[in-house]
Amino acid sequence: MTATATRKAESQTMLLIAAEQAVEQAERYQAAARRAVSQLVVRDGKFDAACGDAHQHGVHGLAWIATTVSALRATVSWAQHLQVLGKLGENEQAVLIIGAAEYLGQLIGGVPMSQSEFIRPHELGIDAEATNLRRSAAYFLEMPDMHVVRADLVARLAEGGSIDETLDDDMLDLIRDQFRKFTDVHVAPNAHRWHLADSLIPMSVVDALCELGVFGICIDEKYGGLGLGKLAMCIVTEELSRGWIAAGSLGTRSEIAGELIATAGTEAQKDQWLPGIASGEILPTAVFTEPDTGSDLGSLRTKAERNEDGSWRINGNKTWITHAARSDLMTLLVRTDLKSRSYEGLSLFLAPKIRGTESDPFPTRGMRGSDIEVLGYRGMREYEIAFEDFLIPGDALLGGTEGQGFKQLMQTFEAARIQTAARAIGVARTAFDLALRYAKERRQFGRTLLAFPRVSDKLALMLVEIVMARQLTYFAAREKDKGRRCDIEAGMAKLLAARVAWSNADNSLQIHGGIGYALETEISRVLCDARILNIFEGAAEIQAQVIGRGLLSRVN
Ligand SMILES: Cc1cc2nc3c(=O)[nH]c(=O)nc-3n(C[C@H](O)[C@H](O)[C@H](O)COP(=O)(O)OP(=O)(O)OC[C@H]3O[C@@H](n4cnc5c(N)ncnc54)[C@H](O)[C@@H]3O)c2cc1C
Repeated sequence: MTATATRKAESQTMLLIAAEQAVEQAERYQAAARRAVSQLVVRDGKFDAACGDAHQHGVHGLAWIATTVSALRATVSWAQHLQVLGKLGENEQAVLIIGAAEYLGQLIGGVPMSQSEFIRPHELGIDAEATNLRRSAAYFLEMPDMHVVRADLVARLAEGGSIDETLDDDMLDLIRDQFRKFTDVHVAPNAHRWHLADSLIPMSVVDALCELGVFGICIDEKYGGLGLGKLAMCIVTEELSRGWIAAGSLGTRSEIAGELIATAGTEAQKDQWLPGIASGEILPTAVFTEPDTGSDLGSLRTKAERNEDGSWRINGNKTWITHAARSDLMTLLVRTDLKSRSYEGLSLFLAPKIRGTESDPFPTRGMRGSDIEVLGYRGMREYEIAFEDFLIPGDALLGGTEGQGFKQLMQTFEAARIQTAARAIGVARTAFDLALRYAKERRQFGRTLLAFPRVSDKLALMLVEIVMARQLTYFAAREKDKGRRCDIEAGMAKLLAARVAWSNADNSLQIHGGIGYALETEISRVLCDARILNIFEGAAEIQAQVIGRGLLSRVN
């Protein structure tokens, strides 16, 4: 080994030792935050819902602290793994340095929970732990010339450099390349035109995705699926969403229906539906939200009553139902116990419907619908739906048991949130790619925008947060693939990735200046697409609630 190579190896090792020490201290800081919030909201060893509501800032603050620490941990593990593979290059080291400095700095100074809300150590009475963390994180927080690290990283990327994305798995790397090419050829060049025309994503794209197996990635091979795991799903979803969020979201409803049926369906229901869902012949739609019931799904009112012949009669209104017209199967959450007002009276149905057309979107008897004009997330359309004596067969009750609907749905949230996190990362990447390209081309004051630190600083953080959110998402996906419970981790991945998608889109538009605000410019679409990610699949506040409550209920 030459003297230079030896010095490089030593500095890599020092970096990883410093990162490990800092993240361990950050984990202690998180434990202190948990103890502090626990005193406010845990009564007789249990999370007390009323106290939880009164101290929501603290509970959600804990969720954000834990999410920040988990993202740090996942990023440090990524860097350690790259070092073992001999692939921890200067770009990857810069990502670790910038990301660690930023997230450790946030833990000490205040973690953003939204644009205007922060959780700060003094609010939880953990200033002493923050001081300890500052000491342990000095390597990052006191690094001289951090602005040079950021500028150099961006300069290398502008010259064609990249971040190592190796998954250490030939098949997954192959899948990513395949979907990257597909997206570059068939999706990305057309997405903005389809968005502006507010058209449904063409069936030719749906058919091509069927051929590629997108709708059956996680469905068992026994039913014609690919039988791959959630990590594969993340890779495919991120690549497609990079082209257009609609392309990455086409599989979402198949993932939800597939997971519901695989985990809770009867054998007959699995045989009836899974092969068609896997092949893409059957396009499902997820029918949960109602005009008066969004986050508080447990109180929904659409009712299902049994007819004498065993079939079910549905009456009520649903809203925001994505891809409802061009679908063949509804996973429909309704109230079967009409006396109950809580989640316990809800059941899920696998309700068949006739696929609609442009001229007749809802041809099925007992069902009417109209589409809602939206800012972004176009290509599948969202609909309000009214059910009036809509009939579904007796054997359509998921699992054949009433009153299990809410619980069954909760069980699929892990997979759905991991998938949504991957969609967000795809969107965040497009925002970054567009910003980098524009900053290289646009000149002001005799220089490219890239030459200004305030521009390259934004770009550096955009890229770093993509990597951190991705590593957190991969962690959740791997846990799920190992068969471990990962509701908290999946929620964290979704929470962070949605924030990153939005901040990247916003920063990218800022870098574009005025032209970014023009409808003709792609970033205007990406901004609108990014905004939804903090609302659906559990609004950010609901996600923080679930994570906070989960952490406080977990026995350590
Ligand atoms: C484009 C789009 C596509 C969608 N697709 C589907 C679909 O296919 N199927 C489907 O069933 N639904 C779908 N939805 C609905 C989506 O899941 C809901 O919008 C979401 O669950 C939030 O419900 P809500 O809109 O009723 O907001 P509300 O529940 O009324 O909440 C409004 C806001 O209040 C705050 N808030 C709510 N509760 C709390 C709390 N406990 N603590 C603190 N703050 C809180 C949050 O900031 C939240 O964003 C879609 C929505 C959109 C916009």
